Amino acid sequence: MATQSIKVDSKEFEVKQYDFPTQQIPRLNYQDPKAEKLIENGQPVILTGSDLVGSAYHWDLGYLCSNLGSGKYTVYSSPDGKFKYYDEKKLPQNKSFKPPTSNSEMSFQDFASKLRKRDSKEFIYLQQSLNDTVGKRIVMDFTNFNWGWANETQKRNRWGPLTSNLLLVGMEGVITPAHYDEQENLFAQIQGYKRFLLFDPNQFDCLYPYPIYHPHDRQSQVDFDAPDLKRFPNFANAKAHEAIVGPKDVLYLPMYWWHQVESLHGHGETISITFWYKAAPTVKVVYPLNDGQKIAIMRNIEKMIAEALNDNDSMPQFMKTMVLGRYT
Ligand SMILES: CCC[C@@H](CC(=O)O)C(=O)C(=O)O
Ligand SMILES: [Zn+2]
Repeated sequence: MATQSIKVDSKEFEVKQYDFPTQQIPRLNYQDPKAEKLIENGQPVILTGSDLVGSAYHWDLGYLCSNLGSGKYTVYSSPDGKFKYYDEKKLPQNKSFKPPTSNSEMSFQDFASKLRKRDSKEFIYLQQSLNDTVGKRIVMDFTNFNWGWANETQKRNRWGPLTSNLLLVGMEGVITPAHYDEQENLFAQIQGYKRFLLFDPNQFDCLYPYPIYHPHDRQSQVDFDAPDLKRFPNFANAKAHEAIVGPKDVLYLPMYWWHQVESLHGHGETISITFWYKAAPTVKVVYPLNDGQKIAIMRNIEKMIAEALNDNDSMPQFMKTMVLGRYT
């Protein structure tokens, strides 16, 4: 895999090189009206100066070991460093599916000692919602997040409720492959550096998500390291937005925007916290529909057809019959 070195604020980063062109995601102060406008328009932006998780800037492995308590945390393990999400609820209807990662529950202390061993045979990635088993100093840090700004941003953009804060602690080199989420995300970086590759929702036809009933629903079928352009020809036209997200940065990651996230080598493990919000309710449908709305419509139609057929194996032929030669 070819790599390229990029410089950000006098820091050097080695990043994997892909064939698609990339443009930079803007970096703006969080109080800049241009930043607020980008968020309002559902465009990604890196916000500086918000101190959204300022009370957690001192979180490192040692501090978390001493203060996260003895609760169990979900730690994923992957042989190749890729952590493609899969929905366990869809396993029963996909008997032949082989999960690409395994996961286990362990104390943060056990996770940290595994990390320190740097057993390079496996990559590990802790992904856990912050819950009430954490120690009181973590609770205090959490309480002291910049909720005033977060709540104001949520209100100004008419987002729905905050659904979860996920704590992410990743080994250098872990990768979350390209996928989209159905929630708005304020992604706060505490330690280490993550390279984000984002794709506009209008690139849906370049990224070929798995069928809706598949455990990898919302994930791209394209292997960025070895794209199969016979099966996925339009991937050749993909265009990315790129950013290196470092400590104290907050990336606004709009709903339906595809993203691949790489924890970069040479800067230690990465610690991040997500703030996921339900979408703003559609008060009045305005035409032409935006790309996110079209994705929502496609998902609803796929769900309806899968339900009506009640036989996922007959879905591919049904969809071909409906589209090939008629809408192609
Ligand atoms: C489980 C969430 C992983 C995260 C990407 C990353 O930091 O590796 C992401 O996809 C998101 O925040 O939406
Ligand atoms: Zn995501």
